[in-house]
Amino acid sequence: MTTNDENVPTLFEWAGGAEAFERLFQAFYQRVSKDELIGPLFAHMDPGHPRFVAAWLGEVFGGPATYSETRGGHAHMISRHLGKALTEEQRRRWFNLLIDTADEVGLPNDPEFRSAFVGYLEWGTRMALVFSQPDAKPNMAEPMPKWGWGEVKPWTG
Ligand code: HEM
Repeated sequence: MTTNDENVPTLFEWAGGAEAFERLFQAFYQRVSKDELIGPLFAHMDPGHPRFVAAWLGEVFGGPATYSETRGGHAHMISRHLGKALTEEQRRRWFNLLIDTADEVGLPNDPEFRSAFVGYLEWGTRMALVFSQPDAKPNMAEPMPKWGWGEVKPWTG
């Protein structure tokens, strides 16, 4: 397939911009708070947490650098998971609830967007699991990840 990358919107734009990510994470943490397995992990979270994670994902998906500019970027995100010793069961629950919420709030459900979306979530949740372990020594200097469409981009002619 030939595509002109300049015509291809970012994942951030395709999803509906900052407002779409905020809607997603506000609804997600409502589900999380009622979940017996992962709810307790977030019992004392900052009320701004859904907004912070929305800004994170928006930036990763090609939106503005809001998380880097206002929240300490990649190093801060890593630091919030350190020592939490997350389990695979908890990781999978977080992932499953986010996919359910994406359907609930009407995030685009085309195959191209959803494959990129779950690709990032598979990677990101597994990274969170790894660097939450007690003996983990993550590299705090790593840059902010940037995620794109992968091999299948929307057809723009
Ligand atoms: C793609 C995967 C993930 C992303 C993008 C992500 C993103 C974030 C970000 C940006 C923060 C820091 C927010 C801030 O204060 O600025 C955070 C904190 C946190 N995350 Fe994650 N996370 C992911 C996976 C997970 C998973 C799988 C779990 C647990 C099952 C988890 C549990 C937590 C907890 C407990 C905090 C601290 C909340 C608090 O402030 O008390 N995260 N996450």
